[in-house]
Amino acid sequence: MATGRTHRPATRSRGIPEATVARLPLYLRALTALSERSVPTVSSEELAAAAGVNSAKLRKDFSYLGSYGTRGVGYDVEYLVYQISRELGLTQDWPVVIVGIGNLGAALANYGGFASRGFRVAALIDADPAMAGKPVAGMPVQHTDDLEKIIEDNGVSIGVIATPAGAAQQVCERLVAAGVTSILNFAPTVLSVPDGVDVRKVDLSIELQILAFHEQRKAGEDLAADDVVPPVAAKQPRKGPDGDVPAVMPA
Ligand SMILES: NC(=O)c1ccc[n+]([C@@H]2O[C@H](COP(=O)([O-])OP(=O)(O)OC[C@H]3O[C@@H](n4cnc5c(N)ncnc54)[C@H](O)[C@@H]3O)[C@@H](O)[C@H]2O)c1
Repeated sequence: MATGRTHRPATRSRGIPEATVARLPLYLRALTALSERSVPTVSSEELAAAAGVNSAKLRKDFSYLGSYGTRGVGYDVEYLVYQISRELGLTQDWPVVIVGIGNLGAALANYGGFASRGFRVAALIDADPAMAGKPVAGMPVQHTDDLEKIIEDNGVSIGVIATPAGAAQQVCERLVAAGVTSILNFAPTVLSVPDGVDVRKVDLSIELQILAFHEQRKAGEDLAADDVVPPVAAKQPRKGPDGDVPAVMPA
């Protein structure tokens, strides 16, 4: 779902293309589900279907990891989980801070999926003095005055920004100056960062707009299909939900 791009070249230093890196979490999610069901091996076709990826692409992706599977047996699920986790850097603990503990920040703080994937929420930070000390997801919110100290004390390299758009660039600059080198940005704004800092952007409204585009296109296809009905029926005005407003205005 993340729609942003990183500010690194398209190929990582170890030769794994960025597009492959972006698919590794999809494989990992599918493999973790298989592992939880104690499935020992999986074919490339099965895994590709579970991850929603084309199987030739999957085989190519796994060749970058040096994983080729065994003919007639498939891939060893546990070993692949380990290999992908190692490649993604998930075999170590990543403390993260969330800045902006409003509706979204609090929801993210309460989301158990970060911790279970090795991302420990080390601190919750907000600029509102009234929030300082208040518990959210079992942790006291800390004030932005202490941001630099929090980053340093916890060895944080990943920051999540959930502030209003107008504050995001300034928050980003403070995070980066304090040593954060990866940012997950939920604020609807483009952040500028120096070289060496990765930014991923999540914007659900962009995803909805893309779905709206497809909905509109499907509606257009339905209308085109309607055009092949007998001419008399086709001449009837299309009624809207309240009876007399055309659902689609004539061009
Ligand atoms: N990416 C998405 O899909 C998505 C979805 C929902 C909301 N958003 C965005 O997330 C952001 C937060 O939304 P919300 O509904 O939680 O808003 P909110 O108003 O409930 O919370 C914002 C919080 O940020 C704090 N804040 C403001 N300036 C700050 C600063 N300089 N430093 C630290 N904290 C600061 C405020 O005190 C407040 O607690 C907005 O930018 C919103 O547009 C994105």
